[in-house]
Amino acid sequence: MGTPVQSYHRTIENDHTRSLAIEATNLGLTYSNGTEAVTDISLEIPTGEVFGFLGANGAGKTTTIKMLTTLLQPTAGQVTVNGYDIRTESTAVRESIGYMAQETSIDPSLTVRENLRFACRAYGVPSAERAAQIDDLLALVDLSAKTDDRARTLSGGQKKRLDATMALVHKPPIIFLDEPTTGLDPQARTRLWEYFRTINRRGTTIFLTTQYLEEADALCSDLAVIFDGEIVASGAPTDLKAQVGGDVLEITLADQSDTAVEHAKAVIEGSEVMDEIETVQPTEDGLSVTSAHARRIGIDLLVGLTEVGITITGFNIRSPTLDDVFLALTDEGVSDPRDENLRSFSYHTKERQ
Ligand SMILES: Nc1ncnc2c1ncn2[C@@H]1O[C@H](COP(=O)(O)OP(=O)(O)OP(=O)(O)O)[C@@H](O)[C@H]1O
Repeated sequence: MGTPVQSYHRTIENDHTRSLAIEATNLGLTYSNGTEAVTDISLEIPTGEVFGFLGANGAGKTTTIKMLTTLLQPTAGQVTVNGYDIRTESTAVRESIGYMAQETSIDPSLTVRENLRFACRAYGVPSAERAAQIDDLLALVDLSAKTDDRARTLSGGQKKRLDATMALVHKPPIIFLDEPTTGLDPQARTRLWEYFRTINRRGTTIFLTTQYLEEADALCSDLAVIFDGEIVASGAPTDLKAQVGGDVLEITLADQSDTAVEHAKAVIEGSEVMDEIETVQPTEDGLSVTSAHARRIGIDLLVGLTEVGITITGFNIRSPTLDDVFLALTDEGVSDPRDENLRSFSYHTKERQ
């Protein structure tokens, strides 16, 4: 039988003695309608880490997080969270984690403080400690001035911050964040990242799902890329970005015919800076070029193209995205990164049973 957790303080003490916050082995879930949402996922996440679970819509991120938080029973595999088995010690798992779901858990008709009081009651925080804990968390996420405001009057970013604190009232050693910044503007997103960093510095392990490589890069020490229910790559964000080959130059051409795009591609491939370029790929409206020195060589490329009479109508340099990672995982940029022609770096493949 499972080990009962005496109190939320006890849970935290226990965690200090454990080196792995999450350990999943051959985890799988097939929904009752036959959808194989997660297949054979294995993870080892050390205590204190910010771990990123990166994937597109429908990849299986939420299904995985729901298994790790005991909301769904896996159909295959084993998982321990904080050392507790999710099947046989689910109460202990639930008491030792916080979970910020994609859907907000805030009651818009209650004030900010009332929402947090509700969360304290739900998580069994001793009443004598509630007021101090609420004040501390509101200060942490800069919402002290909003304490008595109705939650419905908060901005999108403020609501997300409140939602995150509601998952933290019982001081869990691990917090699960399911796409916490989706729908936020860049400024609100960056601000939320700062709070997550602070929470992590206070000792909380973070398991974060995201569709944004930029977010994983900003926050995570380690990440796994999930595609169609399977982990297809893992490693440090810098390794994944290196796989992409650096930043991405997007060049929009006035003439977007196949011949014109091929001509522009040939000009770039014949240029002096080609040895600093990782890939040159046709896009919908021109070409994309990846290079570790994209910002430096960009102007050279523009000048070179213009000199041979090619008209450029748009030019943009950006950080790589998840799509770029998928593109780089397959030399040809096909949509399924499990296909053949894979590059070797940390690419995981398995035999399907
Ligand atoms: N309750 C369910 N019953 C059947 N299939 C489901 C159920 N929930 C999710 N799925 C399917 O399982 C797969 C994985 O879904 P999941 O929600 O885990 O993906 P996700 O990576 O979290 O996506 P998103 O970024 O859109 O939230 C999808 O094909 C989805 O349609």
